[in-house]
Amino acid sequence: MMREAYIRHFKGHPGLQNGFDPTCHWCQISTFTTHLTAHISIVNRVDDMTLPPDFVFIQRAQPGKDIELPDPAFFSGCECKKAATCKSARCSCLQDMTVLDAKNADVYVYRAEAGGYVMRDEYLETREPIYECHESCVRALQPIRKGQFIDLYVGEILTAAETEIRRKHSAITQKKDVYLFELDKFKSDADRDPSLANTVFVDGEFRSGPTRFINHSCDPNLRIFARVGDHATKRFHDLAFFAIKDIGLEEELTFDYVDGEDEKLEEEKRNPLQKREMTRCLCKSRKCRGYLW
Ligand SMILES: C[S@@+](CC[C@H](N)C(=O)[O-])C[C@H]1O[C@@H](n2cnc3c(N)ncnc32)[C@H](O)[C@@H]1O
Repeated sequence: MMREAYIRHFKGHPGLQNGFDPTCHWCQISTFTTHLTAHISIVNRVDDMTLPPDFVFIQRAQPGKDIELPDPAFFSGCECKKAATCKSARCSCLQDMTVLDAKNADVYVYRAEAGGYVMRDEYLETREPIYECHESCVRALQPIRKGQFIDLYVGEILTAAETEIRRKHSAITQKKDVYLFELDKFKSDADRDPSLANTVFVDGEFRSGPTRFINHSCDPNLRIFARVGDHATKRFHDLAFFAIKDIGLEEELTFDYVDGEDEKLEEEKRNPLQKREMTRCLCKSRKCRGYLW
């Protein structure tokens, strides 16, 4: 199957007039704006399976039913010009963020390194959101350095009501949640902006980018951070993957699916009835908790 699919793609989809097949996963990825600079391959070294045929690669979030994404024309932006000189004390885009370095000085969330910017160690330890008005954050070069930006988790943006309908009708019922992320990082700001109480979800099951295929590890090398580029986008904040370790060539990228909810998992493991229903974790790390959920 895999072999047939890639031969079809690399022979230019014989039979199609322009050679582009919108249902082909390689063709979908080839439309990414980063296709030539950050090439993505799809490789299966285990068996001959292809990706789910109804899955579509997308590069940016897509609004689902009843969702209207903010219009960039109304973004207020800020007065700073460069990421390197953007400091929270002076820039309105970072007004909610406090990043202190070892000397207690107010610093930008990234520091410059040869080859680009990496997130500062002290910030990587937090679960704090990232506010940034610049698109100049780190793009993955290989090998990946600790603190480096990897990619966003994108998908269809859904209302809570639509998410519940999808959960109910899901063919994978309990596992549906693995593809769903609630964009609730700024919910606590709802007293200042009531629209933030009405959180939306990202569903990456059917439409998403390459990060949708990242597996879980109990000792991961990536972590997800909430990220906003304009205060107007808080309700639709990005989910940005950053490396929390140096990652070697060919090393698998992983994140912790139950980051911060380990106690709930341990409690479920203690209940024999619940334990029987749980999914075994195959991460093979020395810190493995034994189960995914
Ligand atoms: C978001 S998908 C990750 C990509 C998936 N491996 C695939 O081929 O589509 C999540 C699913 O991958 C599997 N998975 C990911 N990490 C795992 C792990 N550490 N142990 C066991 N299964 C895992 C589980 O079946 C889980 O429901």
